[in-house]
Amino acid sequence: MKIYFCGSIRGGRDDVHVYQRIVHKLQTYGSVLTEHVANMELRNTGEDKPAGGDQAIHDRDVDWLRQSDVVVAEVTQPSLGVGYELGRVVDMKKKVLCLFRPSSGRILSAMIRGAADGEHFVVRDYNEEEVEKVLDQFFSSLSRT
Ligand SMILES: O=c1[nH]c(=O)n([C@H]2C[C@H](O)[C@@H](COP(=O)(O)O)O2)cc1CO
Repeated sequence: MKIYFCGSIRGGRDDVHVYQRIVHKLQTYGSVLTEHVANMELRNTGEDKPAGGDQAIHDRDVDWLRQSDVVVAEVTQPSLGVGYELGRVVDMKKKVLCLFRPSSGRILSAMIRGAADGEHFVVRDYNEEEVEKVLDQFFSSLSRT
């Protein structure tokens, strides 16, 4: 299974330790195309001068989104890039899980929470300690569909 993980980069790296935990768990289900998002060394400037610059990042990521079987996004730290990825993927009609931590004190954008449709697009409030359990529940629900 190919999994696309979305998490904030230029939007801020405060939650990178949570992304690490999520990607580590996701790797037990399949290959994570975007494991660099959870790299502790990746700072909020983004990937280090890839050939082709930002356009290459964008085109590669949209291509990976198309290839992916499922998308998991940590949406607590607001990120334009993550919002864009989610908007693109809604049109691809893939299964999406958005994870949000209310303990952050933030209120999730209506454009993400309001996109939940009970079928393709799932939004789940969670605490960091239960993240592995929440992912297990989501992936076992996938195998039943
Ligand atoms: O260097 C990058 N590499 C990359 O893959 N992305 C993608 C993956 C992330 O899920 C998302 C983060 O967007 P942003 O940088 O606007 O927070 O965009 C974003 C950047 C920098 O914007």
